[in-house]
Parts: sequence; C-alpha cells; structure tokens
Amino acid sequence: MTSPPRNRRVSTGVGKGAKDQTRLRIEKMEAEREERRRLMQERKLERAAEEERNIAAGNPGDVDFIGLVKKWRQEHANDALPLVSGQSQPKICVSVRKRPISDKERKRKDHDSVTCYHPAVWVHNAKLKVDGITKYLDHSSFCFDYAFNEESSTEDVYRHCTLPLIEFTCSGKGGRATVFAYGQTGSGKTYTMNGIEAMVAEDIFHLLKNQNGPNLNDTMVLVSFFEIYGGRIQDLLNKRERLKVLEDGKGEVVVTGLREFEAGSPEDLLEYIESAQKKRTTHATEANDTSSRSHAICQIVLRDKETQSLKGKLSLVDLAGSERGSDTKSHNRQRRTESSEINTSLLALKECIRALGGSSKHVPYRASKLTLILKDCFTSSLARTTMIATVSPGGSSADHTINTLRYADRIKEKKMSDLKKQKIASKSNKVLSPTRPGKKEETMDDFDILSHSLVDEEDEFYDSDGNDAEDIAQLHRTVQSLFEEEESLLNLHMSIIQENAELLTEEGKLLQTVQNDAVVDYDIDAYANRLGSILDRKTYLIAALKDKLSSFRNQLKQEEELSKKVTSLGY
Ligand SMILES: Nc1ncnc2c1ncn2[C@@H]1O[C@H](COP(=O)(O)OP(=O)(O)OP(=O)(O)O)[C@@H](O)[C@H]1O
Repeated sequence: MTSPPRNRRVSTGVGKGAKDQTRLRIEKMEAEREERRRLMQERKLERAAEEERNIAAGNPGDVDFIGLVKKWRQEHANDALPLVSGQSQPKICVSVRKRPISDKERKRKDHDSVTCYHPAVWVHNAKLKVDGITKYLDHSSFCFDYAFNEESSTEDVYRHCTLPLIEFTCSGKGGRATVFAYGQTGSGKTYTMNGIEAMVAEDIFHLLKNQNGPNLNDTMVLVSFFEIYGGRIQDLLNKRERLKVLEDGKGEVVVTGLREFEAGSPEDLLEYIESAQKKRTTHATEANDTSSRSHAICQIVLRDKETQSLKGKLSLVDLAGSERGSDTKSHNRQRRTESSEINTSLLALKECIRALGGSSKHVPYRASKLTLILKDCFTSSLARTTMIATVSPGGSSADHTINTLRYADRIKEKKMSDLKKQKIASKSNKVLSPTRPGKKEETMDDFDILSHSLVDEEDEFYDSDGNDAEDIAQLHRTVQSLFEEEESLLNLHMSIIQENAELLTEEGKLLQTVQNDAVVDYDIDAYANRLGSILDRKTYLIAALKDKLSSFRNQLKQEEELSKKVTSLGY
C-alpha cells in the first residue's frame, strides 16, 4: 500500500459539509438582515403614515409617545367613572380640569400627556431609557372629587363644584363659600373662573328671586373686587386704590378703603366683575402671553337690607400662576419678588384649607395677605371651599402638572376607595401619589401633618432637599419683609413730603414776618428761634428717611444675594 503524497489534500466528506453549512448560515443571515430591513422600512412607512394621521387630527407631537399614550388609554378605557351630580357637597371639594391642547402647543409639537378618567388624573411623563433611544412612559396618578377632561364644559365644572356653594351662600345662614382656581400659568384658571363668574351672577339672582329663604326684597347683593399683586392690595373697582388689611383686637380682618357696590341684576353684577377683570396686573411668561401675576379676589356679599347683617359671602379667587420664578421671561427684581410672594401665599393657602378640612390644626393665615384677607373662610364653622386645579395637557408641562396635582392632592389627601385603587393599580405600573425621588415613600395615613412647617411645605413645593428649602424659605421671608419695608418707606416718604410742604408754607410766612414792606419792627430772636426749629425738624426728617432708605437697600442687597444663591441651586 502506497501512502498519499504529503502535499496532496484529501477531500473528506466533513470539510465539504462544513463549507456548505457556513454558506447556508451566511445566506440565512443575509435573508434575516433583508427581512429586518424590510420590516424596518415597513415600520418607517407605518410611522410616517401614523404621523401624517396624527398631524391631520391636530396632534403633531412625537409619534411614539402619542402611540404609547393611546395604547395606555385603550387599556384603561374602563377605569373612568361617570360624573354624578347631586352628590352631597363636602366641606372641601378638590377637582381638576384639563384644558384642550392649544395651537401654541401644537406648533411646539407638544403631545397630550394627561388623561382624566374621573375621578383619577394620570400624567404620562415621556422618558428615554438609559440607551437614549427606547421611549417609555412614566405614569403618575392622583384621585380627586372630580376630574374633568378636555371635553368637559365650564358648565360641567360649575354644576358639580360651584353651584352647591351658591346654594349654601344664598341659604341666609351666614355661610362663607370660597372657590379657588389654582394652576400653572396658561392652564385655564381665568378661562374657568370667568365662565363660573357669569353663571354665579345668573344663579344668585335666580335663587334670591325664587327661593323661600332670603330673597331680593330683603337682601342686598354687594360686590367688591381687588387684587393682591406683589404684596400690595389694589381695589379694581376704584381706580386701583391701594388698600390696607388690618386685623383688629377681636380678630376681625378688615380691608380698609375697599369699595363695595350694590348690584341690582345679574347683568349689573357681571358688568362690575368684567370692568375689574380688565384692570388686572398681567405680564408675559413663557407659558402665557398675558399671564396674571396677581391673585384676583371677587367677593359677593349678601346683606340684610334693614340690619346690614351678613347673610352669606362668596369669594371667587383666581390665583396667580403657580409656575416657578425661573419661567418668567424677565429675571428682574420685581418679577423675582412677585414669584416669591405668589409661592409664599400659595403655600400658606394650602395649609389654611387643610386646617378647614380638620387635617391640620395649624392655620397660618397670617403668613400672607391672601390668607389673612380670607381668614373667615378658613376659621368660620360655616365655611365651604372648592379648589379647581387647572392643568395643561402638554408633555412639556408634565412636571408642572404633577406639581399642581400634588398641591391639590395635599389639600385634601383624598384616597381612592380600595375598589377603585385596586382597579387602577392593577393596570398601572406606578404607585398613587408619587413620592419625590430620593425621599422615603410617605404613606399619607401616617404622615404627621402637625410636624409640617412652612419650610417643609416649601421643600416639597420646590421638590428640593432640606438645605435648599431653607435657602428658599429664607428668600421668601426676605421678600415678605421687603414688601413691608417698601410699604413703610413709601409711607414715610409720603408723610415727610407732606410735612415738608407744611414747613415750607410756615417758612414762607415766617419770612414774611420780617421781610414784608409793612413790617417796620420785628422780633429777630423769635424769627431765628423758629427758623432754627424748622431746620432741626427738616434735618430730623431727612435723617429718618435716609435711615429707612439705607435699611431698605440692605434688604434689596440681601434679596439679591439670596436670589443668586437660590438660582445657582437651579430653582
Ligand atoms: N377649557 C378650555 N377650553 C378651551 N380653551 C381654554 C380652556 N382653558 C383655557 N383655555 C385657553 O387657554 C389660554 C390660557 O388660559 P387662561 O388665560 O385662562 O390661563 P391662566 O391659567 O389663567 O393663566 P395665567 O395664570 O397666566 O393668567 C387662553 O387662551 C384660554 O382661552
């Protein structure tokens, strides 16, 4: 047997098979790649077609997020409960109204990220996974007395949340009812409140005409309208006259100088309201071209025609936008202090309403002018409150929307019934009442509200940690005292100008006593003494004004430094 030459390659069956298999594998991979390409192309075309459909339907936002929200809504469509009217009105009613997506949001390609399935409100926050490509939604939900979606009318909101308060006010028992509209700027507070005011005007007169209790023969309808802007109270029905709020020895709070007008008909009442609204202080913010930066308070008081005694009082409060100072287009001091004042009063308001509900014993109504003025609405045993929190649907507002819902949620801490909770939680991937990142999860049941200082509240409001919150709280305190100092500086300046004018007149007369042609004999000592005392008084007045000015400047400096510090923290 001869052995094969060493360099001759022997073809074995195994080698040929491996080559075939490799070729097959390559062919399979190519086919798979081809299929993937085809599917990707198909998906791309589908996506483009879906985007076109979305645009045609007025939703030009991110097609993937829109799709995820749509899918979520289909899966949860049965969660919504019908709105039932005629329910017994709770002492505090907290509801949420979502407005339709606006043209401005459409132009920005913002997508609808809020779902109101009464009584729950869901925010679907658009997120990217760590790979930076995969999109997903972070769902948060809250439960309220009522959740109104973009299709709900202002009349729906009014019928469920305000009409019971009008009936309560008109019952003649001296009830105090307050309706607040709260929310991010541009979310629909004024839109909702304007509509409500028109219906209130109609219904008050309708009730007083037709009911058995107090009626138009024995009851006067009086209206006043003022705003609180940057710590100042201004009468919108009396040439923006500056007003003062005082608490007398008996604890009665009076807005001195506020004009009240008697309205004889719904049209009359609305005319007063509309003329006041035109005079509100507004500024442009990123979110709204004419953002209301003041709290507007319309008070309708029913009084006995003979005794003038109070039969009922309704306050309709359109709160200033709750967005942070950083959202304002301008960062000057006035805008900054404005925002700070707004935030302080909103924090105090939340605590005061909670106290009304019995969940908090601390009623910090003196913490802001807004809450001081509304003191009887929080402390009277005959008080009812409705809070309408308005939210924007846009995904870019999701964080603000969560803040608004969290604020409204904390007012009442309403819990979903176990049934509803189960129904929603079983289909969701998020806990109710979300907690802040980095904070231990709080269960509202054991949350000790009494330990909550305003600083804790500010901490939550700003979603920040303790030290930052202390800085923010310090800034708010400085801004508050800045308002007081400003008021007091202006008052002093005014009174000094007046006294100087009187002194000037006296000086003129004094000079005449020695200079007049008719005077031949005069007492130069008396002249010199009197002139001396006038000059002393003038020196004293100038020194007092300079002192006041220097203290005010120090406050301005302090505010500026604190504001820089807080801004550097990213607020
Ligand atoms: N439910 C709604 N339906 C239709 N349009 C709405 C609705 N709510 C608000 N809008 C519109 O959205 C815009 C902003 O609303 P609005 O001025 O009421 O906001 P706001 O919360 O009062 O803002 P700000 O605090 O800045 O005053 C307005 O053009 C208003 O007409």
